[in-house]
Amino acid sequence: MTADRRKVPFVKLTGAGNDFILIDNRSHRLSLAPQTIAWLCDRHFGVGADGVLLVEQGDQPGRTLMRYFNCDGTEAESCGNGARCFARFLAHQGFGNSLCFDTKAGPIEATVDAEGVSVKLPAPQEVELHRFISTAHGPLEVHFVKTGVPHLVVFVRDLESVPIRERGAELRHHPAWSPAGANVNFVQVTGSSSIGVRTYERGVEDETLACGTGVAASALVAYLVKQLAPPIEVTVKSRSILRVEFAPGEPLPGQVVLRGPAEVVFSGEVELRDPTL
Ligand SMILES: N[C@@H](CCC[C@H](N)C(=O)O)C(=O)O
Repeated sequence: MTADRRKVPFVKLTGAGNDFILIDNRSHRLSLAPQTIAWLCDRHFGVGADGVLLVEQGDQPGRTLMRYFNCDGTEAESCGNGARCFARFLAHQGFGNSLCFDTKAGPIEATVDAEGVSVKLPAPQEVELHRFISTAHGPLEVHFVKTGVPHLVVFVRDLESVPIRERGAELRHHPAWSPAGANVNFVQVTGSSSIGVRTYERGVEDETLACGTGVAASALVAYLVKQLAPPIEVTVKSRSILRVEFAPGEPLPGQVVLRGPAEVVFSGEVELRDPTL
C-alpha cells in the first residue's frame, strides 16, 4: 500500500436517519481534503452519509474533540445528531455511559442507554424572532437561533406540502444570513407540546431525514413564539421522534437537552485515495 492509498477503519452510524461516517482520528492523524469527504459521503461512489465525524484529541489532556464535516466537505461547529452518534461510539469504546467531549461550539455532555442518547447542547445564542424578509413568494416571517450552528425556523400550516428543496435553498442562501448561511427548518405545530419538523441542511444542500440542532432550534422557537410547553416531542422526516427538554427561562432557556435514537449500522475499512492525505 503506498502512502497515498491508506486503508482506514470507519464506523457508520445513524441518528434518527441523519447518517454519519465516523473515523477515529486519534491514531491516524488524517487531514481529510474536502473532496475526500465528499467522496466518502457519496451514496453511489463512496460509503454514503450526510457527514463525517472525526474523533480527535482535545486541547486539554484526556479530552476528546468531535469534529464535524458536512458531505460537501465544509466543517461545521457542531451537529446534534452527530453528537448523539459520537457518544454512542465512545460508549462502545468503553468511555462509559456518562460522557463529556468538546466541539468547536463548546463542550457537550451526553448520557447513553440502550434506547437512546441524550446530549446537552451549548446554550442557545443570537436569537432573533419575528424578522420579515423578502422572498420570491413575497414577505416571509422567519426566526433565527444558533444551537451550535445557525438555524432559521419558519412555521407552516401543512408540512407535507412544502417544497423543502426549493424553499430551503432560497432561504439558506438569503442575503440576510450571508456569508455563513443557515440551516432552514419548516415547522408545523401538532399539539401543545409537539411539532413536526423538516430541515434543509446547509452543507448537504438538501433535506435530511433529521437534524438534531434544527430540532432543538425549532422546539425553542415553538416555546418562545407559540407558547408550547417543554418537553417538546418532535417528529422528523424519517418519522423518528426526538425529545427536546429545557427549563423555561427568561429571556431564553439556558440548557437544552436533545434525546433520540443513535445506532451503529456497520463498520468497515475504506481505502482513501486522496494523494494529499
Ligand atoms: N445534522 C446536524 C447539523 C449539521 C451541521 C449543519 N449542516 C451546518 O452546516 O450548520 C444536526 O443534527 O445538528
